[in-house]
Amino acid sequence: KEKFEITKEQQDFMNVILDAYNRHQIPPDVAKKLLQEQYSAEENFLLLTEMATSQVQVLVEFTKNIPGFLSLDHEDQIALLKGSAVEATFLRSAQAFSTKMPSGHTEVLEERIRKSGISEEFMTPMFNFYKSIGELHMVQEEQALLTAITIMTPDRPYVKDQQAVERLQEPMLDILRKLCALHHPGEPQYFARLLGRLTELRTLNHYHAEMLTSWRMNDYKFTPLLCEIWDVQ
Ligand SMILES: O=C(NC1CCCCC1)[C@H](C1CCCCC1)n1c(-c2ccc(-c3nnn[nH]3)cc2)nc2ccccc21
Repeated sequence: KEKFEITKEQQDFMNVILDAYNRHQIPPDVAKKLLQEQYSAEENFLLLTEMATSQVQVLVEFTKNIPGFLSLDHEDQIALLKGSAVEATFLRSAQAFSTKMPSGHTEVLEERIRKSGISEEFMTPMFNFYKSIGELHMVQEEQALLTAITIMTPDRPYVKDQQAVERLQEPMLDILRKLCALHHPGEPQYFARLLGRLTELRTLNHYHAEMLTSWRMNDYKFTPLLCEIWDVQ
Protein backbone atom coordinates (compact mmCIF):
# COMPACT_ATOMS: atom_id res chain seq x y z
CA LYS A 1 0.00 0.00 0.00
CA GLU A 2 1.24 3.50 -0.86
CA LYS A 3 2.32 4.99 2.51
CA PHE A 4 0.24 8.12 1.84
CA GLU A 5 -2.87 6.33 0.63
CA ILE A 6 -5.78 6.55 3.07
CA THR A 7 -7.29 3.10 3.58
CA LYS A 8 -11.04 2.44 3.65
CA GLU A 9 -11.06 1.93 7.42
CA GLN A 10 -9.06 5.14 7.91
CA GLN A 11 -11.62 6.99 5.77
CA ASP A 12 -14.44 5.55 7.90
CA PHE A 13 -12.57 6.54 11.08
CA MET A 14 -12.08 10.08 9.70
CA ASN A 15 -15.78 10.36 8.90
CA VAL A 16 -16.69 9.44 12.49
CA ILE A 17 -14.36 12.12 13.86
CA LEU A 18 -15.44 14.78 11.34
CA ASP A 19 -19.14 14.04 11.86
CA ALA A 20 -18.70 14.34 15.65
CA TYR A 21 -16.70 17.56 15.20
CA ASN A 22 -19.44 19.11 13.07
CA ARG A 23 -22.27 17.89 15.30
CA HIS A 24 -20.62 19.35 18.38
CA GLN A 25 -20.00 22.95 17.36
CA ILE A 26 -19.97 25.97 19.68
CA PRO A 27 -23.28 27.89 20.02
CA PRO A 28 -23.59 31.39 18.42
CA ASP A 29 -20.32 32.89 17.35
CA VAL A 30 -18.45 34.92 19.99
CA ALA A 31 -16.51 36.80 17.31
CA LYS A 32 -19.72 38.36 15.91
CA LYS A 33 -20.73 39.54 19.39
CA LEU A 34 -17.31 41.09 19.94
CA LEU A 35 -17.43 42.89 16.59
CA GLN A 36 -20.68 44.62 17.58
CA GLU A 37 -19.33 46.56 20.54
CA GLN A 38 -16.57 46.92 23.11
CA TYR A 39 -17.67 45.40 26.44
CA SER A 40 -16.34 46.03 29.95
CA ALA A 41 -13.77 43.62 31.44
CA GLU A 42 -16.51 42.12 33.63
CA GLU A 43 -18.83 41.58 30.64
CA ASN A 44 -15.97 40.10 28.60
CA PHE A 45 -14.98 37.75 31.41
CA LEU A 46 -18.60 36.63 31.71
CA LEU A 47 -18.66 36.05 27.93
CA LEU A 48 -15.46 34.02 28.17
CA THR A 49 -16.73 31.86 31.05
CA GLU A 50 -20.04 31.27 29.26
CA MET A 51 -18.28 30.35 26.01
CA ALA A 52 -15.68 28.21 27.75
CA THR A 53 -18.36 26.38 29.78
CA SER A 54 -20.38 25.48 26.71
CA GLN A 55 -17.18 24.57 24.88
CA VAL A 56 -16.24 22.07 27.62
CA GLN A 57 -19.67 20.46 27.29
CA VAL A 58 -19.22 20.31 23.50
CA LEU A 59 -15.71 18.88 23.99
CA VAL A 60 -17.00 16.06 26.21
CA GLU A 61 -19.61 15.07 23.60
CA PHE A 62 -17.01 15.20 20.81
CA THR A 63 -14.52 13.13 22.86
CA LYS A 64 -17.09 10.41 23.56
CA ASN A 65 -17.25 9.87 19.78
CA ILE A 66 -13.51 9.28 19.38
CA PRO A 67 -13.27 5.53 18.69
CA GLY A 68 -11.85 3.73 21.72
CA PHE A 69 -12.15 6.63 24.18
CA LEU A 70 -15.05 5.13 26.12
CA SER A 71 -13.17 1.83 26.53
CA LEU A 72 -10.34 3.60 28.39
CA ASP A 73 -10.13 3.45 32.19
CA HIS A 74 -12.76 5.94 33.49
CA GLU A 75 -10.31 7.91 35.61
CA ASP A 76 -8.02 8.19 32.59
CA GLN A 77 -10.96 9.50 30.53
CA ILE A 78 -11.35 12.33 33.08
CA ALA A 79 -7.59 12.97 33.18
CA LEU A 80 -7.51 13.32 29.37
CA LEU A 81 -10.47 15.75 29.32
CA LYS A 82 -9.09 17.78 32.19
CA GLY A 83 -5.61 17.81 30.67
CA SER A 84 -6.76 19.02 27.25
CA ALA A 85 -9.66 21.39 28.03
CA VAL A 86 -7.58 24.59 28.11
CA GLU A 87 -5.69 23.65 24.94
CA ALA A 88 -9.00 22.86 23.22
CA THR A 89 -10.27 26.32 24.22
CA PHE A 90 -7.24 28.05 22.70
CA LEU A 91 -7.39 25.82 19.60
CA ARG A 92 -11.05 26.70 19.15
CA SER A 93 -10.33 30.39 19.82
CA ALA A 94 -7.55 30.29 17.23
CA GLN A 95 -9.98 28.83 14.72
CA ALA A 96 -12.53 31.53 15.61
CA PHE A 97 -9.83 34.17 15.10
CA SER A 98 -8.66 32.69 11.78
CA THR A 99 -12.16 32.38 10.28
CA LYS A 100 -12.35 34.36 7.01
CA MET A 101 -14.06 37.68 7.80
CA PRO A 102 -14.83 40.78 5.68
CA SER A 103 -11.68 42.91 5.39
CA GLY A 104 -10.91 44.92 8.50
CA HIS A 105 -13.03 42.72 10.78
CA THR A 106 -10.08 40.63 11.99
CA GLU A 107 -8.27 43.84 13.00
CA VAL A 108 -11.35 45.02 14.93
CA LEU A 109 -11.62 41.60 16.60
CA GLU A 110 -7.95 41.69 17.56
CA GLU A 111 -8.41 45.20 19.01
CA ARG A 112 -11.46 44.07 21.03
CA ILE A 113 -9.51 41.12 22.43
CA ARG A 114 -6.51 43.33 23.25
CA LYS A 115 -8.81 45.67 25.19
CA SER A 116 -10.99 42.92 26.67
CA GLY A 117 -9.36 42.95 30.11
CA ILE A 118 -6.65 40.32 29.68
CA SER A 119 -3.27 41.64 30.82
CA GLU A 120 -0.88 42.81 28.08
CA GLU A 121 1.87 40.24 28.82
CA PHE A 122 -0.27 37.39 27.43
CA MET A 123 -1.22 39.12 24.18
CA THR A 124 1.99 38.25 22.31
CA PRO A 125 2.03 34.48 22.94
CA MET A 126 -1.74 34.28 22.40
CA PHE A 127 -1.80 36.18 19.09
CA ASN A 128 1.40 34.50 17.90
CA PHE A 129 -0.43 31.21 18.30
CA TYR A 130 -3.61 32.48 16.64
CA LYS A 131 -1.67 33.79 13.66
CA SER A 132 0.44 30.64 13.34
CA ILE A 133 -2.77 28.57 13.26
CA GLY A 134 -4.31 30.96 10.73
CA GLU A 135 -1.29 30.68 8.41
CA LEU A 136 -1.82 26.91 8.19
CA HIS A 137 -5.21 27.25 6.45
CA MET A 138 -6.27 23.89 7.92
CA VAL A 139 -9.10 22.01 6.25
CA GLN A 140 -11.93 20.85 8.52
CA GLU A 141 -10.67 17.26 8.68
CA GLU A 142 -7.30 18.50 9.93
CA GLN A 143 -8.98 20.73 12.55
CA ALA A 144 -11.16 17.87 13.79
CA LEU A 145 -8.25 15.42 13.89
CA LEU A 146 -5.90 17.91 15.56
CA THR A 147 -8.50 18.42 18.31
CA ALA A 148 -8.88 14.65 18.79
CA ILE A 149 -5.07 14.20 18.84
CA THR A 150 -4.76 16.98 21.44
CA ILE A 151 -7.30 15.25 23.67
CA MET A 152 -5.63 11.85 23.21
CA THR A 153 -2.24 13.00 24.54
CA PRO A 154 -0.73 10.14 26.61
CA ASP A 155 1.46 12.23 28.96
CA ARG A 156 -1.26 14.30 30.63
CA PRO A 157 -1.06 14.48 34.46
CA TYR A 158 -2.58 11.49 36.32
CA VAL A 159 -3.02 9.26 33.24
CA LYS A 160 -2.32 5.71 34.49
CA ASP A 161 -2.37 3.64 31.26
CA GLN A 162 -0.40 5.86 28.85
CA GLN A 163 0.13 2.98 26.39
CA ALA A 164 -3.64 2.60 25.95
CA VAL A 165 -3.86 6.31 25.03
CA GLU A 166 -0.85 6.04 22.68
CA ARG A 167 -2.61 3.15 20.89
CA LEU A 168 -5.54 5.50 20.21
CA GLN A 169 -3.45 8.55 19.30
CA GLU A 170 -1.08 6.81 16.86
CA PRO A 171 -3.72 5.84 14.25
CA MET A 172 -5.01 9.43 14.30
CA LEU A 173 -1.49 10.80 13.75
CA ASP A 174 -1.10 8.43 10.80
CA ILE A 175 -4.34 9.62 9.19
CA LEU A 176 -3.36 13.26 9.83
CA ARG A 177 0.03 12.69 8.16
CA LYS A 178 -1.73 11.30 5.06
CA LEU A 179 -4.34 14.10 5.04
CA CYS A 180 -1.57 16.72 5.17
CA ALA A 181 0.15 15.15 2.16
CA LEU A 182 -3.21 15.01 0.37
CA HIS A 183 -4.37 18.59 1.09
CA HIS A 184 -0.99 20.33 1.09
CA PRO A 185 0.97 18.49 -1.63
CA GLY A 186 3.45 21.35 -2.16
CA GLU A 187 4.41 21.49 1.52
CA PRO A 188 6.21 18.33 2.66
CA GLN A 189 6.86 20.01 6.05
CA TYR A 190 3.18 20.80 6.64
CA PHE A 191 2.52 17.81 8.96
CA ALA A 192 5.56 18.72 11.08
CA ARG A 193 4.39 22.36 11.28
CA LEU A 194 0.96 21.19 12.40
CA LEU A 195 2.47 19.11 15.22
CA GLY A 196 4.63 22.09 16.14
CA ARG A 197 1.43 23.99 16.90
CA LEU A 198 0.56 21.37 19.56
CA THR A 199 3.83 22.23 21.32
CA GLU A 200 2.97 25.95 21.16
CA LEU A 201 -0.48 25.07 22.56
CA ARG A 202 1.12 23.47 25.62
CA THR A 203 3.01 26.67 26.42
CA LEU A 204 -0.33 28.54 26.46
CA ASN A 205 -1.44 25.91 28.98
CA HIS A 206 1.30 27.07 31.33
CA TYR A 207 0.19 30.71 31.00
CA HIS A 208 -3.47 29.94 31.54
CA ALA A 209 -3.76 30.03 35.34
CA GLU A 210 -1.87 33.34 35.50
CA MET A 211 -3.83 34.68 32.53
CA LEU A 212 -7.13 33.97 34.25
CA THR A 213 -6.22 35.80 37.44
CA SER A 214 -4.63 38.69 35.52
CA TRP A 215 -7.91 40.01 34.11
CA ARG A 216 -8.20 43.64 35.23
CA MET A 217 -11.22 43.28 37.50
CA ASN A 218 -12.13 42.42 41.07
CA ASP A 219 -14.67 39.66 41.63
CA TYR A 220 -14.08 36.57 39.50
CA LYS A 221 -17.12 34.36 38.91
CA PHE A 222 -16.69 30.87 37.46
CA THR A 223 -19.24 28.17 36.66
CA PRO A 224 -18.96 24.91 38.70
CA LEU A 225 -17.80 23.12 35.53
CA LEU A 226 -14.98 25.63 34.99
CA CYS A 227 -13.93 25.36 38.65
CA GLU A 228 -13.49 21.64 38.00
CA ILE A 229 -11.73 21.98 34.66
CA TRP A 230 -9.65 25.12 35.33
CA ASP A 231 -8.70 24.25 38.94
CA VAL A 232 -9.85 27.67 40.16
CA GLN A 233 -11.73 29.04 43.22
O1 LIG B 1 -14.74 33.78 24.15
C1 LIG B 1 -13.58 33.60 23.84
N1 LIG B 1 -13.14 32.44 23.30
C2 LIG B 1 -14.05 31.30 23.14
C3 LIG B 1 -13.99 30.88 21.66
C4 LIG B 1 -14.79 29.61 21.45
C5 LIG B 1 -14.37 28.50 22.38
C6 LIG B 1 -14.43 28.93 23.85
C7 LIG B 1 -13.62 30.19 24.10
C8 LIG B 1 -12.53 34.68 24.03
C9 LIG B 1 -13.13 36.10 24.09
C10 LIG B 1 -13.92 36.29 25.39
C11 LIG B 1 -14.42 37.71 25.53
C12 LIG B 1 -13.29 38.71 25.47
C13 LIG B 1 -12.49 38.54 24.19
C14 LIG B 1 -11.99 37.12 24.02
N2 LIG B 1 -11.51 34.57 22.96
C15 LIG B 1 -10.22 34.33 23.24
C16 LIG B 1 -9.68 34.11 24.58
C17 LIG B 1 -9.23 35.19 25.34
C18 LIG B 1 -8.76 34.98 26.64
C19 LIG B 1 -8.77 33.70 27.19
C20 LIG B 1 -8.30 33.51 28.57
N3 LIG B 1 -8.10 32.31 29.18
N4 LIG B 1 -7.71 32.58 30.41
N5 LIG B 1 -7.66 33.93 30.57
N6 LIG B 1 -8.03 34.50 29.45
C21 LIG B 1 -9.24 32.61 26.43
C22 LIG B 1 -9.72 32.83 25.13
N7 LIG B 1 -9.49 34.31 22.12
C23 LIG B 1 -10.35 34.53 21.09
C24 LIG B 1 -10.13 34.59 19.70
C25 LIG B 1 -11.21 34.83 18.86
C26 LIG B 1 -12.51 34.99 19.38
C27 LIG B 1 -12.74 34.93 20.77
C28 LIG B 1 -11.65 34.69 21.60
